Amino acid sequence: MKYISQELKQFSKQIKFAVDNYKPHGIDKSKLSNIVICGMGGSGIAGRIAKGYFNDKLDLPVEIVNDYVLPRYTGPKTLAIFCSYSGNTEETIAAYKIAQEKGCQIIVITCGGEIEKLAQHNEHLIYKVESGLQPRMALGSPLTYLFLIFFDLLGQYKNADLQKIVDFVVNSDDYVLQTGEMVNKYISTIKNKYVIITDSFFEGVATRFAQQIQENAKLEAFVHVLPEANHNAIESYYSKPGTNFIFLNSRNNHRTNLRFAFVKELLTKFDVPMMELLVKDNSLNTLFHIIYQLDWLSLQVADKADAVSNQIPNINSLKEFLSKQ
Ligand SMILES: O=P(O)(O)OC[C@H]1O[C@H](O)[C@H](O)[C@@H](O)[C@@H]1O
Repeated sequence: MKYISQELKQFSKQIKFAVDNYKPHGIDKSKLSNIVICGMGGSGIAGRIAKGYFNDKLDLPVEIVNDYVLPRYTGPKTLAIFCSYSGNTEETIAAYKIAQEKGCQIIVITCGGEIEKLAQHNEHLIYKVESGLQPRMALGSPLTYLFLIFFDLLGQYKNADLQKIVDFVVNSDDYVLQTGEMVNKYISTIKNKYVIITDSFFEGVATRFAQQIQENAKLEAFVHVLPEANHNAIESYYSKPGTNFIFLNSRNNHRTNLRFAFVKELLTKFDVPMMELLVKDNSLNTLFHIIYQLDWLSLQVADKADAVSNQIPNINSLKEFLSKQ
């Protein structure tokens, strides 16, 4: 792989870093009425992934904020968690300032920047991440911190489980091999588009993959969540040269399983390239593995598409434009 594969190989190290550096936050869940997780891009996605996993485990509403503003209902009974790798992303900083004004309980996950300075000044809890990577290649630590924060709220201490994931994920060559096979088998054309059909449990994971395809491979990628996408997007499933479909089903719901099966048959009829990801179970282990596997796949696709995966010129020029306004 040409570009950022070395960074991706650090995924297990990033998980370990968070496990080793995590300290219980001491926030009492009974004093909270909601949680918001704020962040953009490769940092913001950690919140969406955690939300899918904890949806049936935590009895508090969780909202993901990928914006400058917080929902009106937020206040002193809100736990507001801010994820920004650089600590300098303007949307996340703006949302942090609002949370501070509204008296929310605040946690920051970052490796530095302005948000760290603000959090230090305001004496908010900071979970530190190791610096030196592009934010989207540093997901391991913020994601792990978020899971630990949530487990902590539930009174469960899962550090040992996460440590096991580190040990397992460490054999990254295995993933290169597996995803290499996937690419050769299913992804024949170079300039293609990706549609990931998923369910609410894996919506964040599917969105992560779509974002990695967009940023690394510079290709179009869309997420269709079932059952909702069966009420609209399904009408666009005809023979489409250049579109690859990927199925990611947690198998949590019998009726949704039937929908996946129907869509699969529909696409087979039109001879559309598709790939069904094997989901062993809904454990933490499986979740982290799928994220890692799909990250590798995005790099393989980037190579096939001849894309320079470590450069993001459009994002950089947008930031430059905004900095002058
Ligand atoms: O994590 P942060 O430093 O806040 O960055 C958030 C996002 O900013 C930019 O747009 C990057 O290109 C994204 O890859 C990144 O995820």
